[in-house]
Amino acid sequence: MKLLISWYAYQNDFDRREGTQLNENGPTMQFHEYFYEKESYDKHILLSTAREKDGDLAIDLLTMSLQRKYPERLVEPVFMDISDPIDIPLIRSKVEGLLLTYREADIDIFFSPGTSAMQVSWYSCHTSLGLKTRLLQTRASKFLPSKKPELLEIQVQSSSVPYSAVIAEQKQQKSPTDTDYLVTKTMEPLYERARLVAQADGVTCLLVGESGTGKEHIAQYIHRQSARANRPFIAVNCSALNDQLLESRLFGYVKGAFTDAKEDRSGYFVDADGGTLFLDEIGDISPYMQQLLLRVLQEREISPIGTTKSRKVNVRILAATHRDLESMCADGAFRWDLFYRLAVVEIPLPSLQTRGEEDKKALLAHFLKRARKEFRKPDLSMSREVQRLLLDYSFPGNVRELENVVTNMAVFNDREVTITDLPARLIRPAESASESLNWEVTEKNLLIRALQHFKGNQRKSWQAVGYKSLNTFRKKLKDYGINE
Ligand SMILES: Nc1ncnc2c1ncn2[C@@H]1O[C@H](COP(=O)(O)OP(=O)(O)OP(=O)(O)O)[C@@H](O)[C@H]1O
Repeated sequence: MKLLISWYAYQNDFDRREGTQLNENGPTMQFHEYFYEKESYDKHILLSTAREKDGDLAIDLLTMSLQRKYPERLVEPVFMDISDPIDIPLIRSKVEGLLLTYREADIDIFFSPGTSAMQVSWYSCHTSLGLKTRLLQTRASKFLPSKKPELLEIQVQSSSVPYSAVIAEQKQQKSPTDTDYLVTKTMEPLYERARLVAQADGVTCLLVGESGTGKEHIAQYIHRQSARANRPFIAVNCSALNDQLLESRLFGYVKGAFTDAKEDRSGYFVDADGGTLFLDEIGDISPYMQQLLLRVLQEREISPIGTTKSRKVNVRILAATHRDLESMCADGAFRWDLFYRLAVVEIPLPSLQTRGEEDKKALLAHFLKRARKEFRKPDLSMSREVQRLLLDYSFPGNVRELENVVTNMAVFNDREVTITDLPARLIRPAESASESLNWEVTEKNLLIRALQHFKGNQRKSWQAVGYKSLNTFRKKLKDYGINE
């Protein structure tokens, strides 16, 4: 996964002379216009400190404008609970936690927006965490004869802080080892089912469950238990790519197939030949992609883009989704024929909350043991209160969230972790949980915040939000049931 992370530019992304208006020539919009597509990002995480009195209208406005202009791009606004934008230790601790949750990804940090304390924090994370980060800045178009902005990577030496080495080593252990699979009592039947699937070579399987329940984990387990274990396992997040990118990544292309196709490139189906291809978030693919995948599943052959020549592939497909594909089929949003091909066998994964306290306890102990070893912190432990609090916490992000909580503990503590060492969102979940919003929620929030900001003045709110007409704005209010 390739990520772009940046703060929004409080001054330069907006014109704040009359309320908050978007500046199309601001650094964030310009980055998207000139560099985003070229760099093939899977997602842009846009950070804000939500310090405006009435919530952060600005980040909603910016997110919505990006989503409207580039509907295929994934832009996720993330609110960081930072009360003082020049407090370097505070900012560093927050962004460090965020970067560590994406430690497997290639992370480009757009360095230019943000306060100097934010830039210092980026620099220090880049040099000490040992993650695959790049610091990027732009040179504004007005300084260049081409009148187009330029993207520059900031070259810095990595530091030799000891724990950066620990994390770098941890990153190399990409594929899980046998000791990474914790099979609790509740999960035994599920692993047994997965083992049977593994033995039935070539059978397609659909893994269904909420995000973070372990769908990819089980997919890797199936692969490792199967006769294909020595061949590649390739995972693709289908929801992060638009049709064009997904098609070219899956099927490859020949030179000249489109403007940027400078040479032949094989796709994942060929790269995974003899192995397993894991298609995550399969419920999010378009009808066009559904039709292409159906053909591969039926014919077991693919054609790279730009040629009619096809070649046979021997790949086991495992797919996963958090959606209810059957009702999507009933609604006409997903093809029944593809559903039946994918769900030859189905494995449902339970949410962590429904797995009960014993499983949570076992997972906590498992991840703690692993963290002690990986981070070389043999005395790391948690107090009784911390354990109780974690057992009572609902973990909406399932196993992944629990794992991240333990990693977070291991990064910041050497010995017993007490309540005050825990991230605030665990203690006050509702208040400071970072929001990941979908399009409708973003749009609705933006409308509400605009109205609050302009004290109910619809004309000013409409202008700030940027719909074509006041009528469209009013219709949206009606659609979302927003009452003045
Ligand atoms: N039984 C388990 N033992 C050890 N680790 C586990 C187990 N189940 C899940 N995990 C860990 O939990 C994290 C989340 O799992 P995974 O990525 O497989 O979830 P997912 O359902 O595919 O999530 P998403 O839908 O968001 O892609 C991973 O780091 C995985 O290694």
